[in-house]
Amino acid sequence: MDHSARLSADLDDVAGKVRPQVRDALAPSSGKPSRKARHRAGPQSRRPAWLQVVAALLWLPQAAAISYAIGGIAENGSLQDAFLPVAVVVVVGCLKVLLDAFAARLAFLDARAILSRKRADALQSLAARSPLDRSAPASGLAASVVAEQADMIVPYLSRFQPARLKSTVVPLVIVAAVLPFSWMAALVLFISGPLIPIFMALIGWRAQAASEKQLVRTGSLNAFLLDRLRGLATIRALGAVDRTAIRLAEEADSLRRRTMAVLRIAFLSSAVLELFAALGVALMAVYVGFHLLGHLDIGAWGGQLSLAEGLFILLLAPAFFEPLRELAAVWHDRAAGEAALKALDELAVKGSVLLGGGDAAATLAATRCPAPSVRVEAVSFTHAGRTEPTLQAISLAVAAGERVALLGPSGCGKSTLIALIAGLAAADSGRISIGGTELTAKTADRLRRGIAFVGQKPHIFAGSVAANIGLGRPGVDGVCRDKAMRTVSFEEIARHHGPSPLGENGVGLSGGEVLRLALARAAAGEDAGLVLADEPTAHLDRQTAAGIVDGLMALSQGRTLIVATHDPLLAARMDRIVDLSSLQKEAV
Ligand SMILES: Nc1ncnc2c1ncn2[C@@H]1O[C@H](COP(=O)(O)OP(=O)(O)OP(=O)(O)O)[C@@H](O)[C@H]1O
Repeated sequence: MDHSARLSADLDDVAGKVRPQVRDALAPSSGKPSRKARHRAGPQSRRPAWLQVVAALLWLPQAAAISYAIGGIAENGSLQDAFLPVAVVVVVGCLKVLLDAFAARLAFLDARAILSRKRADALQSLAARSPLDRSAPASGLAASVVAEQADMIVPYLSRFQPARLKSTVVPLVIVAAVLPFSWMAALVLFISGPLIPIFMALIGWRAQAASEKQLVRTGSLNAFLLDRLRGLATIRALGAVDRTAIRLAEEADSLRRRTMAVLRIAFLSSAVLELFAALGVALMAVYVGFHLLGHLDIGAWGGQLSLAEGLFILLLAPAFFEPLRELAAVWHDRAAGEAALKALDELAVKGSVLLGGGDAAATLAATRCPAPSVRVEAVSFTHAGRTEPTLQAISLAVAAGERVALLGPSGCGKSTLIALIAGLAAADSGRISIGGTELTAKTADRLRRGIAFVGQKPHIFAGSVAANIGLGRPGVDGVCRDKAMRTVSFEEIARHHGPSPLGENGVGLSGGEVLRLALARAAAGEDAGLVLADEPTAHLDRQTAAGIVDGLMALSQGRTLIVATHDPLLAARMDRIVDLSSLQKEAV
């Protein structure tokens, strides 16, 4: 199997650099999330949510002041007594607005901090994933979850969670405030209130399922699109454009249908809520109205409600339903937010990981070890999802500065062994040592700094030749790049291309030129005393292959070289040829 492209040095270097950068860039820079929030997304939103509850409850003194004022005016016919209540309404109203705005801002900042942390976790886990891990999520899906869907957790945490708390606490407090005046009014609220959450929950379960399906669809559409864009040349060459376009249209249509289903459910839940809220307020108005008119003498603990009391109850009725309406308005945030949280948590799941933690400090602290020896002792490895081991008790000793060709039939595990030596996955058993240092999770970052990797299909980033050689590595300056290009005879090609940028995936370079660029990349890493190459001459014509072999020989001057190959001409230039299949047999 050809996974050499995935094992390229570029990827290794980039992964090493990206991990700490991602960690630094995405970790919340200020306003550290609380201890609880580091474990779960939910509890973080509690403090601002409680502040919003308090702000909502400030309506009670306002309503009391308004009813008192109107009751007083109706009774005495004078505006004199109304000044104080009006002042209370204004002051409390200002306080309410300020508190509400402050709490909303706090909730938003907390939610952003959680989003940053979740994103960083997911990206760190993606960056740490071994290139050998077949279960790693598709790039399009991962990009869609991290860049797009993840944002949905902000409204979920900053709007839905406070709204849910409000809808639990505020109605209960209002019922308790109404009860001393009229048990009937409290009963009406008490009965009509729970009907709303019950219907909302019934609808909400369907909304969440629909939203999860929609997220999966969005992710797979992105993955599909990215994959087909990458393979556009193949699709064109094989005349599969129409079929692909039809498939894309089908996928897009399916996404449209699922989005409409989510919207339908969201609208339905709002309609249900509005209906019950309107019925509840109307019922209350009918009761209070008839009671004040003396047509309905029950429900006030044997007495008669005054105008102020009746007004107070009437003013509280809409406030009773308000948090529930607010909850309905943000209801679809819940479905999308929970689905996004789940998707982010799934990305953060550790699969098969690279050895080492991408420790930038350790990487930078690497000391140049020219031409280290390599010892592989009784190494066994079974790929995830396979039952048969790919490597079984393999032992191999490569002396310092030696050049070794690994030969063997396709599928015998040459690329896998190279990947294990590069620390791109951990061996199941056995030991690998480089320059006398055992390759472990602790030493891998440092050791990898001393390894250059040339894959079969190196990844070329869109950008200049210089940027593609340097890959942003500290210490790789112009002088170093020129020297590297001279070593592998890339200067002519670089001159020919000039400063104009290369296209994505090396568009603008021939297959042989891409490989030469990869050799230059490897040569630019001056700390790298060990060169690992995976079938560098595969698919090349004789003349180009001979050029690459020359480049490889020049690159490996004063370094140790292990190359997996089927090419007898390349193998013949090495100091020693090792047949991996015979090593496997010996071990058995
Ligand atoms: N990431 C992977 N997940 C599961 N199985 C894998 C993976 N990579 C390789 N394999 C399997 O492991 C075996 C060895 O593959 P490997 O690529 O190491 O062989 P190879 O000798 O380099 O082959 P080739 O010369 O064709 O490149 C094959 O059977 C392959 O199908």
